[in-house]
Amino acid sequence: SVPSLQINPFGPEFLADPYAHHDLLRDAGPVVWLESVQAYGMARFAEVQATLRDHETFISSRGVGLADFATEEPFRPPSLLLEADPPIHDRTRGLMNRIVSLRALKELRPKWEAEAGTLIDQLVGARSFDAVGDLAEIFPMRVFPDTIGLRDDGRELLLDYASIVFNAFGPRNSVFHEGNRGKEQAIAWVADACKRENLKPGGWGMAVFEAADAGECTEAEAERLVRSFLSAGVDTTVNGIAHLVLALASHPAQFEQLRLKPRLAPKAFEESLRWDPTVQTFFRTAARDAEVAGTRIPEGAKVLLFLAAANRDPRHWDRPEEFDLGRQTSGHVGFGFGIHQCLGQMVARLEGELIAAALAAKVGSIALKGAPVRRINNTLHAIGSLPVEVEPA
Ligand code: HEM
Ligand SMILES: CC(C)Cc1ccc(C(=O)O)cc1
Repeated sequence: SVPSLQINPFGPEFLADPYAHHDLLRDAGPVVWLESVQAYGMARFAEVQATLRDHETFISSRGVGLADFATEEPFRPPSLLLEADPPIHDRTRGLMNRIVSLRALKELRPKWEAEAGTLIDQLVGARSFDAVGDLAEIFPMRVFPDTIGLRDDGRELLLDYASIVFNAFGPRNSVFHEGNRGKEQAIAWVADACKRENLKPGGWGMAVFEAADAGECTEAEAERLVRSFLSAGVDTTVNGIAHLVLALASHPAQFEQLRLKPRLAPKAFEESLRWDPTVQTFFRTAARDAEVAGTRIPEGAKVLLFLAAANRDPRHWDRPEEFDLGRQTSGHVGFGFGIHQCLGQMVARLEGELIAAALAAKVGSIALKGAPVRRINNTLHAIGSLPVEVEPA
């Protein structure tokens, strides 16, 4: 029978230090029963990847959080990407892939590179700073909202909205309720910001409405697709960059490697995502009775996928605990896997690479000035503040 665990993956002690609990989850078996959330759990690389690959058995349209949309009202109208299955997902993802194209990223690179350089120059001048408030929360906000063509007012509400969205994938626990307190305005602001009349010409948001004009989706679908950009496009990169800096500051020898070989900048971001994924977990729902690694999973069951545990599974990686810029990172599940693999992965990679490259070129050494202060969230591994000190190159 399936091993039953008492561990609560959305409890305060787990969320404060998930890595302390991953061995237990992985070693208990390929599939475990999580009593606390009444869901199956998979923490080994093989099963996580296989479940994400089998999108017909383990579906997204019943929600990728704990709530089963077949029996519960979603907390917001479901995403037409994240919470959609084929054939709808084929159409919406195809439309968005044409907007978030490599050509579009290529055109953005010089401007984003200049922004990264200016910001890191300022921070080197300051010597000591908070890598979250002065860097990780600043750079994405300087480049991404303008790329979407977002209205100028209220952009500071984007992070509030994202923390609501990411908490909502978990149970309605105190993290969810505390995290939502006083953020109602953010939900209203985002709904408004997605309207055609509030989007600037030339941005990715307006491009979605132009796809609607071309008959690729309805106006209503376009509004919701733009919402996807705002839900997933900022808080993820903010914490991806924060964890990149934490990894580099915690591993001086690796930072030295990066400075000696600046072409390792993309790898630095990728390995930081493998080693400490910003998105730690999310769910799938069994669309029919299934069997994984000899365990029966009944139709309607929720399956919690531990991406971070899979990315450090010794059955798949050697020296998984090590942050190593020399390693082959391909195949890590920090951006998911399969048809829902991150739409914005190239956006995130560009942002991460540019910050890593600017640090490599302008910073001689970087050191933690104090312990990172965690920002607890049901889904994201987030940092509230990260005091660092740098020496110029
Ligand atoms: C470090 C940064 C990021 C990380 C770690 C990340 C992680 C992920 C993961 C794990 C998934 C898969 C979810 C699933 O399979 O259910 C995903 C999907 C998605 N991401 Fe990202 N993401 C990041 C940045 C971005 C950015 C910048 C954007 C916006 C441009 C974005 C937009 C999306 C969308 C729309 C989906 C749903 C795709 C689909 O269902 O087809 N993400 N992301
Ligand atoms: C890791 C994912 C759960 C991040 C995410 C959130 C929201 C959306 C959306 O489409 O609203 C897409 C992706």
